[in-house]
Formats: sequence, structure tokens, C-alpha cells
Amino acid sequence: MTRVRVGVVGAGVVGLSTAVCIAEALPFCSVTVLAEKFSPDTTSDGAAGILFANSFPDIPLERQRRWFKDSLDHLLSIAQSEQASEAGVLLTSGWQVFKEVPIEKKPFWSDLVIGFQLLTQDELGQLFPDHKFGQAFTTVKCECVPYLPWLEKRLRKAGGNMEQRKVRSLQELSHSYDVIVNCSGLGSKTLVGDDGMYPIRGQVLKMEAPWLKNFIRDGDGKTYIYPGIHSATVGGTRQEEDWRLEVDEGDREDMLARCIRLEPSLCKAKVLREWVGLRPGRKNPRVERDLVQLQGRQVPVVHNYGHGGSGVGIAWGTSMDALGLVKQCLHDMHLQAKL
Ligand SMILES: Cc1cc2nc3c(=O)[nH]c(=O)nc-3n(C[C@H](O)[C@H](O)[C@H](O)COP(=O)(O)OP(=O)(O)OC[C@H]3O[C@@H](n4cnc5c(N)ncnc54)[C@H](O)[C@@H]3O)c2cc1C
Ligand SMILES: O=C([O-])CC(=O)C(=O)O
Repeated sequence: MTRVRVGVVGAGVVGLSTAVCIAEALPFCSVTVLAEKFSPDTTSDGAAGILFANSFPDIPLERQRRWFKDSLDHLLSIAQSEQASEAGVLLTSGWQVFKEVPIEKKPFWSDLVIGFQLLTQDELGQLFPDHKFGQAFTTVKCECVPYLPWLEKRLRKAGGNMEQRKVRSLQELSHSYDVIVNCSGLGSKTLVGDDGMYPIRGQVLKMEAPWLKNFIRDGDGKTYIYPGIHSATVGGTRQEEDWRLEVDEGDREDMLARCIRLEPSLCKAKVLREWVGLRPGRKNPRVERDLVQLQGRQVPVVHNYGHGGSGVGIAWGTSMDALGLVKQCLHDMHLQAKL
């Protein structure tokens, strides 16, 4: 039996989720993940991993809700299973607070997370006297340092392979794969020449603060404290078009001061690690299929990249869409007939 060869470029949370979805749903495919960097060296590895949805201007709300819901459901089922600690997926509760009352008091994801409530004025006064508005909810935190190896293991179990390699052009893959799936994140800027891709620099601290049990996020998206399994992720910055990967001392002092204002006890916490990552910024994620002329042959390419600051939060949902697109490619190529 001839197997359909699927090459997935990228081993961050998006690439591995997509590879697992394809390998498990389409056992007649042989899935290979090709990536320059694997865990723990991807952008995904440094993310706080909070499931929280940002909204994208040109994606229908129903599709965004589905991306978030599919991801939340998938991770909730892991969080409630015996796999939770190995996979690094846990439930977390806390608050998002605002200095000014936001236009959208109940965001589109408010009925998808658990127990979403608005804080009363009394509660705000007790907990966050400098803020005018607050939301309380329970969601999932997915820590990629354990989660990506857990996905790699799941991929191998489904028959998938991994190869460390920088792909300089999709041409290189045209003879080795029947379908190419592009999950290269910010790498898509050069790999497929996408000028809409840009870095959004994020600097965070990993701090030892085991007494903190609840997350706190300022609604401006720049200041947050996310307690996790071994450390709290404390941040952050959102600097567009900034490619610097080194730690900036000014950013560190500024974010620490902002976080200590929200949570004074952090001034006693030890800094375990500092980290900088570049979010794969794009106006909207690109989850679509294309036919590319490669070395005289039309090769189907499925794109799944450009998740910005939401990659962990929507990766499983966009991967389910990418799986649907791969199925459409196979249908069009009549490759199912190879079975
Ligand atoms: C400080 C910070 C905090 C964050 N917190 C959160 C959070 O709490 N929740 C959330 O949902 N998101 C968060 N994010 C965003 C999240 O990290 C990203 O959206 C997500 O990691 C994107 O995943 P990805 O798989 O697309 O990209 P990456 O993780 O960057 O993976 C890209 C992969 O493609 C490979 N690649 C690229 N180009 C090539 C090439 N030419 N050849 C071969 N391989 C290639 C890379 O080596 C890598 O394996 C945060 C980001 C930052 C920076
Ligand atoms: O926005 C947040 O709370 C965390 C996050 O996703 C990011 O820094 O990209």
C-alpha cells in the first residue's frame, strides 16, 4: 500500500498539534515534522500558555469561537485525566482587571471559559483598588515545556516522525512529500515570503512564588502574573517589529514594577530565569490551502501560522481546521484512491 507523505514544517505548538491531528485521523498518511528547532527551543516553550482568546479582525467570530472552544475542550480533557502532570496542563483561576471600563464587558469567549463573572465594586475595592473593572474566571494553563514533548510522544505513537532541519524553500520538499503543511510561525515571513508577518517581542520573568495561586492579568495585555507548575510567568512586553532576542534590563525593571503594583508580594520572589520570545504576529492567522508550483509540479500546501499572542490558546482548533484542509487536498488529488 502506498502511503501519502505529509511533511509538516514547524515543531512549535501549532506544528506538533497539526501533525498529531493528521497522524491520528489519517493513518494511511506518513507524517514527518521538519523543524529547525524543537522543544525546549521554540517560541511556544516560553509562553505562559494561558488559554485566553484575543480577537482577529477579519476572521468570522464563529470560526474564532470554534478555534478557542476546540482547544479548550481538548486541553480540559487532558487537565482532567491522569496525563495532566506529564502533559503540563492544569486548570487555573484568576482575574483580568482594567483601569478603565472596557467597551466589551463580556468578551466572545466569556461563555466558553468556566465560571466567568464580573467583579462587584466591593470585590474590586478589596482586591484591586486601582482598577475600575474586573472579570473572574477559570481557564486552562498549558505549559509547553512538558506539553510539546508529550505531543511528540503522541505523534510517534501514531506513526509520525521528526527530522531536525532548516527548510530554506518549499521547493526542497516537493519531491519528498505529497502534501506540505506550513506551521513555521514567524519563519513564514521568509519561507513563504509573507510580508504580513512581523515579530511582537515579549520579555518575561520566570519567578519562584509558590504562594501565588491565582493569575492576574491587566486588560491592556502587557502586565500579567501567571502562577504555574514550577514557577510563575511574570510579564511582559508587546513590542511590534522588534527582533531583539536579548533581555532588556529596562524592560525587566519596568515590568517588575508594574507586576509588583498588582501583586506586592512579588518583591520577595526570586527570579529563576529571564526569557524573550517573538510572537508570530499577523493581522489574522493564515489557515488556508494553496496549490504551489514547485519544480514543475503542483503541490498542495496547507498553511497554519500567524497566531500572534494566542498560539497555545487556539493551536488545537486551527489544527483541526488544517486537518480538514489536508483531507480536501487528498480528495482533490484522488490520493484516497491509493488506499
Ligand atoms: C512572552 C510570550 C508569552 C506568551 N504567552 C502566551 C500565552 O499565555 N498563551 C498563548 O496562547 N500564547 C502565548 N504566547 C504566544 C505563543 O507563544 C505563540 O502564539 C505560539 O508559540 C506560536 O506557535 P507556533 O508553533 O506557530 O510557532 P513557534 O513556537 O515559533 O514554532 C515555529 C516552528 O517552526 C520552525 N521553523 C520556522 N521556520 C522554519 C524553517 N524555515 N525550516 C524549518 N523549521 C522552521 C521553528 O524552528 C519552530 O519549530 C506568548 C508568546 C510570548 C513571546
Ligand atoms: O496576553 C497574555 O496574557 C499572555 C500572552 O498570551 C502573551 O503574552 O502573548
